[in-house]
Amino acid sequence: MTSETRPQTPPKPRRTLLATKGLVKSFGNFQVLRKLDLSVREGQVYGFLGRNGAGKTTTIQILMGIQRPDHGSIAYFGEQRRAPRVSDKQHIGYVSQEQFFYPWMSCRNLGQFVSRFYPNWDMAYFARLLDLFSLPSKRKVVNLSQGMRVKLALALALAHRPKILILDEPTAGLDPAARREFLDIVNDQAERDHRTTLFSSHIVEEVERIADRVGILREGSLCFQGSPEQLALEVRQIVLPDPLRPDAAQRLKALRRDAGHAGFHVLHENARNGSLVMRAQPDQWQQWLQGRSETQVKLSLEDIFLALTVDRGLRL
Ligand SMILES: Nc1ncnc2c1ncn2[C@@H]1O[C@H](COP(=O)(O)OP(=O)(O)OP(=O)(O)O)[C@@H](O)[C@H]1O
Repeated sequence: MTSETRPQTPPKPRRTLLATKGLVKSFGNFQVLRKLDLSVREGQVYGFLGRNGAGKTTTIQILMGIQRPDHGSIAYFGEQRRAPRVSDKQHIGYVSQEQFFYPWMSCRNLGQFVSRFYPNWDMAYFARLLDLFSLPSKRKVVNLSQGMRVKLALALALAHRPKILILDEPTAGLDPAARREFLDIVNDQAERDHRTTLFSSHIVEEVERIADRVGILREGSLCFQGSPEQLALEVRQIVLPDPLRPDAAQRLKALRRDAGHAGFHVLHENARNGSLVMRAQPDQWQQWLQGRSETQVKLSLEDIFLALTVDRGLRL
């Protein structure tokens, strides 16, 4: 049998390593998470996007067992739980938003200290990571810059070869060069070691650089979860053919009405340039666009993120 006649085996579906179901969390009367369903599959770099205060850290702290959800459950490596067990956490590498280390320890001492918590800790690998990240192993934490501390946190999170790496806005406080360097390291890790990564950020450009799956958090649940390509097929901007004609406002209104009838969700309207940003399934778009004279404008991931998460006053 030649390779052409050999029956093709379908690609193996990727295992879901982490999934939340119906997570609810309130602080007093303020409900931060409202039935959050999120899933991260093996080998993916998942960009967890949300505006300031959307609930990213709360979600990650629940995943790490630092906070308890009011309702809902989490599946760690296929096992349903209310909170992670120590054995689950031993397979998770976690870098929090802020790093708290004993300042008097050197990088190497800190590695020795943390190693006791992880049966899979690989000291030779940790030494290699320090080298790779240009961290002097004998330098004390107190004498490290912010960028070096974040890289040290990443080395500590990786040295036990976790099944999943969870990064909570790790680049906050880094200058553009340090941020770029950090993202490149995360990207290399993901590519070389197929490291599954959940990466939270409110900076769309960061997520765009490294994520192959995106979850967008709005009002306590995900308003989108899928690939950036799928997102660009769902959310598009259309512009009237001649937006400066005096009847543009009526035509825009008619367009909006048509779109509403066709089941589209209008996210933004800009009367100044005669455009609408709308959301629909790709096949709805295909049908709707047939024979129409409006032009489509490709939106950046940042524009799409803003259209989905900001209600009014934005000019897209
Ligand atoms: N312990 C707490 N008590 C009361 N409110 C809290 C507590 N922790 C978080 N919140 C509130 O919950 C909301 C979500 O906070 P969270 O830190 O999860 O958001 P975030 O998406 O990570 O934001 P950022 O991008 O600014 O870090 C915010 O309004 C925050 O003030």
